[in-house]
Amino acid sequence: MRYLTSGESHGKQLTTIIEGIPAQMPLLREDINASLLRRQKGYGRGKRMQIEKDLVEITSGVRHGYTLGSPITLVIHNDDYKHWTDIMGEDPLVEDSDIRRVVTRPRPGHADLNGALKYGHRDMRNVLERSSARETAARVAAGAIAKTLLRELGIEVCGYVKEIGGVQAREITELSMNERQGIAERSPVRTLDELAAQQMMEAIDNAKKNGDSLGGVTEVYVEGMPAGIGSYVQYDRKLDSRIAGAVVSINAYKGVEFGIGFEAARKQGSDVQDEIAWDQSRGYYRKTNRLGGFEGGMTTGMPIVVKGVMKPIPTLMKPLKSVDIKTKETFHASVERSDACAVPAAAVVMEHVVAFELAKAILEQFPSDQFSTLQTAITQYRDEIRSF
Ligand SMILES: Cc1cc2nc3c(=O)[nH]c(=O)nc-3n(C[C@H](O)[C@H](O)[C@H](O)COP(=O)(O)O)c2cc1C
Ligand SMILES: C=C(O[C@@H]1CC(C(=O)O)=C[C@@H](OP(=O)(O)O)[C@H]1O)C(=O)O
Repeated sequence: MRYLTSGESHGKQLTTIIEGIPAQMPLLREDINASLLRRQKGYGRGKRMQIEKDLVEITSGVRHGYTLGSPITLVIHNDDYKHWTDIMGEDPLVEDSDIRRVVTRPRPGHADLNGALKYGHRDMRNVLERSSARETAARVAAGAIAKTLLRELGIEVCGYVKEIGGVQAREITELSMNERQGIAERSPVRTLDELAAQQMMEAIDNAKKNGDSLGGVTEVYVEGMPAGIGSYVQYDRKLDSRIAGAVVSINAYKGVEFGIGFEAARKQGSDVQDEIAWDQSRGYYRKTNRLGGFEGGMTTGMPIVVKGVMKPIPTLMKPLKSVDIKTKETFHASVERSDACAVPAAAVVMEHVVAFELAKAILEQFPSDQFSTLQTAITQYRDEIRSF
């Protein structure tokens, strides 16, 4: 299974083409729209999210609520495009007028300068339009299909916020998947700790007041993955490494941890490895889950627990110094609009990119031209490993 996205932030639309989804899997537009709506929410977002109402149009690969096995094309229209038609149109300009609002002032922390140097763009709008995290809407659409597939196989994935601007959510372990999903959904900052939520919002308000921005930590929790998905036999088949790559590919993500993560560096082996146990109904299981559901690039059958760190948003109302690529003069950047904090939205993005990697690994491991064949194969595999 693979997918590509296309589209500029203020262009006409975002497009996702996803290939490799089994035929005859139930798929509803509403499921994708629910994911898109969740990505748009979250305290700290800027004015753009009030303009957009992300809704998907499925233009291929699905008929009467079922997949065909052919490539699925998903389109999300940018409502903001109507304000940008002059600037984003494809026709050649008659003359080089200021209608293009040429961008010559790169923002520290964004893709502007490196993209300009690489592609030779003297108007950095040509960079920022595609490097924008607007593209994550297209990735969430692909991930929503992966989530549908996983759900049909009894696998649930939930993303939420662990930390914003140094305010940490308490560790809340005794929650069912349903409770996690419900609490995260109701929280304005998508955290499971309702007390910390208030402090996180205050931290965002303060940063915003100072013209600054905040990052944080998001976590994705997965239940229902059978043991042995992924592989140890080749570096590029290790599922934890694929997940790590997918998480760091999200705009502004800088790191990943599985289970206790970096804490493992400060502990003894006996406090890190998870002891193996067995009982008739569960088969093999671990008494603890410090490694977050992975050993040897494969799932252990325990819940997958993966964290990602998002840096603060680069576009700042508080000016940072940069250099104009036309005049070479130092300037203090000033901008019109931006998110102050997008960590809650990013938790939804992370949930969807992780779901995609899990679904992809399952489809590589089991026969999957037809969805019912996949379901039968997974059920049989679960029985086999339970009685192994
Ligand atoms: C959901 C989401 C929303 C974002 N919103 C903004 C924003 O409004 N302004 C901004 O400058 N960066 C925003 N970013 C971050 C930039 O897209 C990102 O920093 C940029 O693409 C550079 O990539 P890098 O930080 O991974 O190096 C957002 C990221 C995410 C995931
Ligand atoms: C549009 C989205 O996020 C955008 C990501 C983004 C960036 O630079 O990454 C910059 C902002 O866009 P604009 O410059 O139009 O205000 C965000 O709103 C979205 O998440 O759908």
